[in-house]
Amino acid sequence: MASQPVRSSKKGPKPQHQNARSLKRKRQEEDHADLETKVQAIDLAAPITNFVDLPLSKATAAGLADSHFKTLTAIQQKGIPIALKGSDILGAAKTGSGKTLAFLVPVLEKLVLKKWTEFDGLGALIMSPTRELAIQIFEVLRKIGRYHSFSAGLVIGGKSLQEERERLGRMNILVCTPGRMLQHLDQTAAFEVDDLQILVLDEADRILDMGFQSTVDALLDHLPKTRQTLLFSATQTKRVSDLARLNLKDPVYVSVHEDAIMATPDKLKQNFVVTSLPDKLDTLWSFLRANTKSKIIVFLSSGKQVRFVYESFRHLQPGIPLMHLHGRQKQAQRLETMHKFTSSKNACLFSTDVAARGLDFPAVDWVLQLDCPEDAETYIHRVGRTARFEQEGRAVLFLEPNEQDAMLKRLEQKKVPIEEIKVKQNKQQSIKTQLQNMCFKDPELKFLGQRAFIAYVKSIFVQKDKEIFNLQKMPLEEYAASLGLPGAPRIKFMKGDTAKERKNASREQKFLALQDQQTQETNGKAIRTRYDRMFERQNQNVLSSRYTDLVQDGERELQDKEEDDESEEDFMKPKRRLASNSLSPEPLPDNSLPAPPDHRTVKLEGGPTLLIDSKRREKLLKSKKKLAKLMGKGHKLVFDEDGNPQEIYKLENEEDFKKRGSAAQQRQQFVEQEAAKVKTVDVGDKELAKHKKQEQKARRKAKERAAKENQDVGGGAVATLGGDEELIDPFADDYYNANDSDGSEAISSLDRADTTMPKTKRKKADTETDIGSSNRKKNHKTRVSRNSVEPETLEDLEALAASYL
Ligand SMILES: Nc1ncnc2c1ncn2[C@@H]1O[C@H](COP(=O)(O)OP(=O)(O)OP(=O)(O)O)[C@@H](O)[C@H]1O
Repeated sequence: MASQPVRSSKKGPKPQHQNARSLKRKRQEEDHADLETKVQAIDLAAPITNFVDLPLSKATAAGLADSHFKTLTAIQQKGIPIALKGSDILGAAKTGSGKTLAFLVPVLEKLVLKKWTEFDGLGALIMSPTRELAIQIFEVLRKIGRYHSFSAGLVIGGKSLQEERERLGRMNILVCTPGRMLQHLDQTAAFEVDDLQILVLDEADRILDMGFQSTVDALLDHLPKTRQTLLFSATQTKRVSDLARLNLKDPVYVSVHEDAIMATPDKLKQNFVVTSLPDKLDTLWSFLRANTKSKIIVFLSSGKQVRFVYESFRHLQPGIPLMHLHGRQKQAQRLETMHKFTSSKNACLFSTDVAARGLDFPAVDWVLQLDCPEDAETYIHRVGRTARFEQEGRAVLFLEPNEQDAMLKRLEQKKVPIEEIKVKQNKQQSIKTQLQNMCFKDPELKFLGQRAFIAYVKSIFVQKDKEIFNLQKMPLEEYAASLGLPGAPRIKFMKGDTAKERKNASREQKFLALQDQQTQETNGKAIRTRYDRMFERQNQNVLSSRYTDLVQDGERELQDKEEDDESEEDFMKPKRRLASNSLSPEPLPDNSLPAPPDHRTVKLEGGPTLLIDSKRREKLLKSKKKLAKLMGKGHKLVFDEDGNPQEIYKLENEEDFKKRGSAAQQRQQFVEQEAAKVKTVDVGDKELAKHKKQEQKARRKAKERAAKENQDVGGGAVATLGGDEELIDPFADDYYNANDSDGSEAISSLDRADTTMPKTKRKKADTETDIGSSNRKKNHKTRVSRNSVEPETLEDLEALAASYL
């Protein structure tokens, strides 16, 4: 790019202060000219390793030094000099290798070289595919740009358009997400971008892919064609069609790891584990239980799955702090989660691909991909959240048996080294039953589970790579059961192409489509509900306010609950009615609506009045649990000997209490009195226990005598194995112990059965055991006596068997 000519002032004598000012300006201009010369003189063949050796403005150099950046990483060494010279760049380097500085330094320097001032408007635009990444880029920019006088801003949504609009005109550098930026370009009249000097696309391949296509194209239309453009990504696009869209001029392809034997960081250890869909959560659970002192990111394919796994695991408490992040959370919550996870030493973050690219969380130990990524590129970005900037890290990909072959093939093609590991079966814990119980008890969780299931099925359905993702082969019924659901929710599929288009449509498109739909509705084509028709017929003055309340309450709650819903929610959604519509927590005012003919109201004891307008609601009211929630809190009473209720605590008059002495004295007295009582009672108890013991002893002796007499009469079963005269008593405890694990299993299960039996049954079992044990003794003796007549022939054995009968 041509740089502006350096202006110099050649005028007559001036007052002193003006002299000082012009001297300063002169110095600045000299510095500037010097910088320009140095930049032009950069020898691209001689790599620069330290930032101090780069021809940079004093402000940038000071910002880098203050942020402790001293040596350049490989992509910075190659990319920054070329960018400083003004070329367009396609930058590619592995994840965590310092691409952010590779474009931020040239951005600042570009404006310096262009003598940009705070009054010159927008000079640089940096685009990121996600808000989180934009925030992170902005933070790095603030650090290294702290000595510059440029103004910089974030345009990512989450704030009111008006608020952003007011500040936009004053910004020199903007970090933005495409959708929001386009909104401003379309709607903010005073926003000028005609002088833009440099455009950066971080995660360029993502920004240029189909999801953002129309938005980015519209956005590029607003920007001037003569500008410098830098594209960076770990999985850089080289598609000519993409580059043509950007009007690049002789772009330089800067790739530092192109010849590397792998596309992922060297210190990243990568494994995959083959686990069937219904066992995934068990495996994840077992993993978390075994790694509670680690920092882990778990990637799932949709926000609904993230919510379900987060909520259900939170109930189960794996012993590691849990967090969750997905695109439909409120901005403040997303930011809070990011900061919390950044500063955590050990925590597990469940996330969608919103955290897959660019985010630089420090010291992440593990990246788990519970759901298979849509392609190898996404895999590379996800695992790149660990092993950043020469650190070590580990990644595990969970693969369904039918995803395994195709996915491994894709990874191999992209130079991703990955090895199989097996789950240790003895360490595997199952949470299926707990999930089933939880979903049974908690309809909210069940609902989340249903939506998670649907979202998962949908995510598989819309995938482009059908060799990896084959819905027909997925064990969906078992998967639904593993989430704790009583059955797989029914799903209605749309035609394939439409579904794909929907998936790839940008949010803005979806938003516009929604607006269109709403406009159509307001044009009289709205679908009328049963209630609409009913209220049209009825006395509207009376009913409408209540109806509006109900509908608004419902909508409000729906908005809160379904923050993470996508606009295509109706695509596959389980039917569910919000409780708030059926049970209003507010009591109805006295002058409220008279109920429609078949409606009743019920006044709850100590609680609100409820409108019962359908059979389903009537049924709901029969649920004690739900009613208990709505009714006023109970009051605890105790009943005296006459059966009259009394307050559980009655406070006596303080003066009367004090008359009896200090609190400490009274406590002492009370303790002594009670101790004396215990002593007296104890004597009686001991007498009683002694008496019982004597009785038991007498009974036992009588039994033993009877048993001895029986033995003399003979009888009982004896079996001899082989010639070793080994006696086996099927009742003897050591029979089980001496045998294999099945035997011990039998014992422990018997023990368990015994302890879980109701009291009466247990008593019976005890007596049975007693009988058994007396038999055992009996049999043992008999065996000894029979030993002498041990059967030697078949006839003997038959005779013996007959004697048992
Ligand atoms: N020259 C440097 N010296 C020291 N640390 C650096 C340097 N450059 C970058 N880093 C650090 O390396 C980490 C990764 O940098 P960065 O986020 O820019 O990577 P990236 O290549 O953009 O990764 P991704 O592809 O995931 O977006 C950051 O923590 C950053 O502070």
